[in-house]
Amino acid sequence: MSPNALASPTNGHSNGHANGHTNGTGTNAGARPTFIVNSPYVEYSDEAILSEYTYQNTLVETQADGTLKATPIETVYNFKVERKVPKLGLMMVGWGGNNGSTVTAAIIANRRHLTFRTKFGPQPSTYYGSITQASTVKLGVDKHGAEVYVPLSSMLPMVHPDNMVLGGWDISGVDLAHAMERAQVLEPDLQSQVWEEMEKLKPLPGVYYPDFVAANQEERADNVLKGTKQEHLDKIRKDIRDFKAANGVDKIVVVWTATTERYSDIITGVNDTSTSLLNAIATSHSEVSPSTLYAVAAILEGVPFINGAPQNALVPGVVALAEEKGVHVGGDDFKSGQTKLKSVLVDFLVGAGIKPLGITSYNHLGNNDGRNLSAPQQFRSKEISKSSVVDDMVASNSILYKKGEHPDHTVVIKYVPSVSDGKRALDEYYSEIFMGGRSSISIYNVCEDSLLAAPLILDLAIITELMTRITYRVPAEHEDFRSFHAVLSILSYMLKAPVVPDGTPVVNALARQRAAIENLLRACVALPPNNEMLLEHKVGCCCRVLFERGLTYFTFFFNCRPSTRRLSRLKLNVRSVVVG
Ligand SMILES: NC(=O)c1ccc[n+]([C@@H]2O[C@H](COP(=O)([O-])OP(=O)(O)OC[C@H]3O[C@@H](n4cnc5c(N)ncnc54)[C@H](O)[C@@H]3O)[C@@H](O)[C@H]2O)c1
Ligand SMILES: O=P([O-])([O-])O[C@@H]1[C@@H](O)[C@H](O)[C@@H](O)[C@H](O)[C@@H]1O
Repeated sequence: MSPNALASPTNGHSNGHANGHTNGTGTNAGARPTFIVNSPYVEYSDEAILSEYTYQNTLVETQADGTLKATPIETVYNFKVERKVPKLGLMMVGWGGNNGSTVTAAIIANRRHLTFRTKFGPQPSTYYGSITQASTVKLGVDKHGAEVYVPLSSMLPMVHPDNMVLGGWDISGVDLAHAMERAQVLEPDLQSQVWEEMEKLKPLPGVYYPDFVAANQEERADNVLKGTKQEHLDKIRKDIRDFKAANGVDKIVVVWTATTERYSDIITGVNDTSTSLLNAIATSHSEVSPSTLYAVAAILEGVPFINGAPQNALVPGVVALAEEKGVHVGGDDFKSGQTKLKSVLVDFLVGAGIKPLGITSYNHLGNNDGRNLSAPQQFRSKEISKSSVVDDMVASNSILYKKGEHPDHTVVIKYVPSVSDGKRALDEYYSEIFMGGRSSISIYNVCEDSLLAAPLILDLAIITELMTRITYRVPAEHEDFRSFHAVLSILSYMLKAPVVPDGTPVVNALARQRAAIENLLRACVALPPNNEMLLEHKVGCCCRVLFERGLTYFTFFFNCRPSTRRLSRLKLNVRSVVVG
């Protein structure tokens, strides 16, 4: 095992779910699945899960007189999910940083089920903050109508972080134990328990172009590659191949958790197409950033690349290359704390018909990320990603906002070394309410940067890997199964400024982003979206439906215009209706 890798255990965890449960569609040989879907529209084989899913939408057309015509539309999809969960390598760019060292120590601790001393008493290791490891989804209701929840990770076969093999690059040559100590994130007792294993881990030399990061980063750059950009590209590609061979991993995902760079200028003939970008690297063009170069290396090795920082690593040439090679990419900027809350609060306010007039987001932090962000160009990258997060919610409500109208949105970030990684976020949401009133919601939020970002790194890797095992077809249009679009917009829940395929709406509202993940997982096992209507508890007076085997009809009278009264028959798994 190379010193540049944290190996997965050989202690019998098959393909994840060391915590006892397995996928509803089980991949662990002999393990009892959490659930099986009882439907003629899903088929389980040893190799794959095949589903038929009717995707419903509503087509809205504007009529000549300006009224809208809404037409329900349906498209039948088949989804195929490969059930074999691979041995996954997670290679991080910036492995020796606060996030990289924190996620590495956390995997060691969880894998060994470590408990460590804190001032609050003994603390078991957890993956809290990860939606794949610590969140649940509503599977359905039992025969009494009570809701039944299952781990999100049980919806489809997924990689378990305990089984990941970790590695990566850093321009700082510090080993992972000293990087963990430098980060000042984890409890000393935990650090001491994982120190020996962490000390063996050494980041591979990184690609360092000073022009893209703050000058104050120079002092840590003692582990950098020499030579031309083409030689850097070739070396990073070789690193990926060597990592795969040395660790026997089936797949790799590369996640950028390195320092925030300035934006790259988009220049015709340099980074606007895949050809121009490859040529720009071959000629060491100054405008090719390290993050873009790592992305190109990953894509050329068939490895997905996810950008956890705000800069435009995914320049048009990268996206074009990813599409040509059929390799997934995603980004930008982990949505971990202050912005994550903003994507909930603004959704609540606008959805409640309350008009945010001013959103003022200030934060100070004392880690190296904050130090780098104290430079104007690097701050600008972060300001952009932190500011765009409300655009979709504002645009959704033309009652509150005229076209092009926006709240005053201010982002301030200050570097205050004394608070280290414990970022303080202070926000004011100043809104117009009923009859010209004003509301001010002020928030003080100690959002620990790395303890909130580390679980996102896991989820980004796990969901990205899962997406490489899901293919689809639309039988009415094509027979062959195809991969999802190279740009993974499904990752937006974990990202401040989601990169989406051309022409795709950008969704930032957190609840909608999470629903997209849940409903895709459900569609892959032919389950309908959770519609939250709880109709069975609402119809009639105290009417309650007992869901038992067998078929009967449960009819609804839709209260439509008399001329179009319709009686719609639905076939449901109900035996009887009990009028309570
Ligand atoms: N909550 C969060 O921590 C959070 C949220 C969103 C985004 N981010 C972003 O994640 C990134 C990492 O955050 P962090 O707190 O771990 O920062 P950090 O400064 O502690 O770690 C970044 C690491 O990347 C290394 N590095 C820099 N350039 C490199 C290169 N070209 N190749 C390889 N390594 C390189 C640095 O030496 C450093 O060790 C930052 O860009 C930050 O803006 C963090
Ligand atoms: O996700 P979030 O907490 O809004 O954003 C954070 C910023 O507030 C912080 O200044 C920055 O250092 C982190 O990298 C992260 O981007």
